Amino acid sequence: MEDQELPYVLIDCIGGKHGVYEDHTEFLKTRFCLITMKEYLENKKFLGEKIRAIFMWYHKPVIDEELLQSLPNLKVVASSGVGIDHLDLNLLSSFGVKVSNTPFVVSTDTADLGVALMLASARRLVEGYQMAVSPDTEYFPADWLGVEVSGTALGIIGMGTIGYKVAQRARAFDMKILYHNRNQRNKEEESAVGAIYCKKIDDLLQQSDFVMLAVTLTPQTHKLIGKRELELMKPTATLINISRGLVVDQDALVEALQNKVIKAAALDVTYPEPLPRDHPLLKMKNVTITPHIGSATKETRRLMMENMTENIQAALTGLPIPNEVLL
Ligand SMILES: O=CC(=O)O
Repeated sequence: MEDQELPYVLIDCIGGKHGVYEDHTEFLKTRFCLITMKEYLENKKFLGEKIRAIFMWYHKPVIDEELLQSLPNLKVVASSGVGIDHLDLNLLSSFGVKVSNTPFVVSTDTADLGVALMLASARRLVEGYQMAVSPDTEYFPADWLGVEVSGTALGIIGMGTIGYKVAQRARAFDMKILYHNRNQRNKEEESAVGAIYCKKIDDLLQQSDFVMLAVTLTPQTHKLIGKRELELMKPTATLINISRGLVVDQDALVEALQNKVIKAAALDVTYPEPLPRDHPLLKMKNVTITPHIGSATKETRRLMMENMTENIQAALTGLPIPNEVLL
C-alpha cells in the first residue's frame, strides 16, 4: 500500500486479461492508491472504508450489491469505453454512486474499425490472406471475387459519435449514406456528411448495401436486428456490427447467412465473447470476425485511462464529472 494521502481506488488487477495495463500504472499510482481486488478481499474491513472509486477496466471488477454494501465511501465508478450495459445504473444510483464512461476518446478508433471490417469483408481480405500464405490452396481462382465498396450505399443505424465518424470516412469512398436514429434526427451533422435520414429502419435496411450497427445496447435495441430485419436487407448486403452482440439475434443471423438471405457479416462483437469454438459463425467464409477490438490501439487505451482518471478526480473533488453517465 502507498501514500495515505492519495484516494484509494479499487481495480480488478494489474496485467493479465482484464487488468490495468502495467505501463499505465506509473501514471495511475501518482494519482491514486491502487487497491487490487485480491488486496481488498484480504483486508476487506479496513480497505472497504477507504475505497472511494472503482477504476473499472473492461467490465472488471464485477459490481454487485454485496460489493457496494462493503464500500460505504464509494463515490464513483469510472468505466472504460462507451457501453455501460454491464452496469446496473439503478443499483449504483440507489447507493449514491456516480458513473462515468469515456465515449469521445473511443469513437475514432471504433469508426476506423467499422470501416476496416466493411472493406475486409467486401474484399475478402481474410480469405485472400489465407490463399496467399497457404501453399495447398489454389492461388486466386478466377471466380474468386469480392464486391466493390466505393459508390455503394451504407446504412448507419445509430448516428452517435461513432456512427458520425463512420459517415465521415464513408464519404471518402463516395458512398451514399443513409442513417436511422431511434430518437433524434441531427440535421446539422446530417448535412455535414451528406447523409439521408430514414425515419423507418425498414427503409434503410431495404436500400443499403452495407448496414453498420453503431447503437448502444439498451432494452430498446436488444435484438433490434432479427429475422424480419435480415429478410428486409438485400441478398447482396453485408451486416457490420461494431456495437454489441446482443443488438443482433445471432441465431437468426446464422440462419440468414446459411440461407443466403444476406451476403455476409462482419462482426467485432458477438454473444458470448468469445464464441464457443464450434460456433457456426466461426466456420463461415462469409463472416469476418474480430475479438471486440474497437478501441484497441495503444493511443486510445492510454486516452481512456487518462479520461477515467479525470472523471474520478472530478467526482472526488466535487467538480462536474466530464463524462458522467446519467440515469
Ligand atoms: O465496446 C467497447 C466500448 O463500449 O467502448
